[in-house]
Amino acid sequence: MSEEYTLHVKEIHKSFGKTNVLRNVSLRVNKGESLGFLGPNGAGKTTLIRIILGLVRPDRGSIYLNGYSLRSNFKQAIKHVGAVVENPRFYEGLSAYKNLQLIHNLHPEVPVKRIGEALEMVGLSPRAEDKVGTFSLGMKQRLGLARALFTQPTIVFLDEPLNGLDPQGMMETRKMICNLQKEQGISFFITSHLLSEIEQVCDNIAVIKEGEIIRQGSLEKLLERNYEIVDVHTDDMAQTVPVLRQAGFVQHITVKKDHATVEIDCGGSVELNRHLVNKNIPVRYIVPRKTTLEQLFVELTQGGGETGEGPD
Ligand SMILES: Nc1ncnc2c1ncn2[C@@H]1O[C@H](COP(=O)(O)OP(=O)(O)OP(=O)(O)O)[C@@H](O)[C@H]1O
Repeated sequence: MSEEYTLHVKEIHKSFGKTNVLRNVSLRVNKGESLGFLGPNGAGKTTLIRIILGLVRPDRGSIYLNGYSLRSNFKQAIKHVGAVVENPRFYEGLSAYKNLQLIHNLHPEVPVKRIGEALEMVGLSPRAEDKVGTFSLGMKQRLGLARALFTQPTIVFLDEPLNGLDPQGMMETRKMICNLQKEQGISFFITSHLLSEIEQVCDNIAVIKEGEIIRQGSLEKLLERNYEIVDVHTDDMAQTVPVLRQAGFVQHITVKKDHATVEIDCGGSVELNRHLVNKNIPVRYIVPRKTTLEQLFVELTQGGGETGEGPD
């Protein structure tokens, strides 16, 4: 048993023919935490999700959901698991409520009032009686989430939940995920190519490349650096750049039209400012840059340098 985790994936291997699609994949999701599962196209994300949902058999390894083994106790393991696949489908001629009633028919053990609760959780109560055919893509995504929430899941799998949504729809979905996580303690397992959105929703990330997990951990820790990147803006960049290049504590410099992006030791911006002022450089401002998940992802999956052509 792996009681302490909502999801525990242990040493999963999977091949299709001669192609090794997943190699020794292990992952953990704690109660109420959310995991951003990232990887380039074809890395094995969907295959792993399908294995976790019991749709594909792994060659080796085990999956535990809420402490129950998927292999030896499938019914219990899958009981409190929800999933929304890309572009969920519904009976367009039926209302939102009626669509969920069909799900209730499959799960008669769940009280019928859960239909109303699930619609409420995703903000669709006012449209419960409207035909799904009249819904926007964002509303259909929300209805997909309501369907996933129907069985009172402890974990919900979202495969590209933001695909096709406009900025407003993305913001609403993000808010909803955060609220469900905070207020209901539901864990989310999310794949998305929109890394800035993942960054705002997930506590932890796992990065998969060519079927292997190459990094896993808290987002905060993974984005920690033992150096700082700052943008230096001055009134005279032509004079500034050689001074920066000669400063021993500047590790890397990328020059742009109106500023230079420099890599310095942590806390080195005071020294940098003093150095420039001593050289009579009219400093306008020095702005610290946060490492983004996008930069980290590119570094990990493409093996690129820390700054490459510059972080812009
Ligand atoms: N049923 C299958 N039979 C043969 N090969 C498969 C099968 N399913 C997936 N694959 C292969 O496994 C690899 C991983 O595919 P998968 O769909 O899991 O990747 P992914 O990370 O989800 O990609 P994407 O981000 O593009 O959706 C790919 O090379 C794919 O062609």
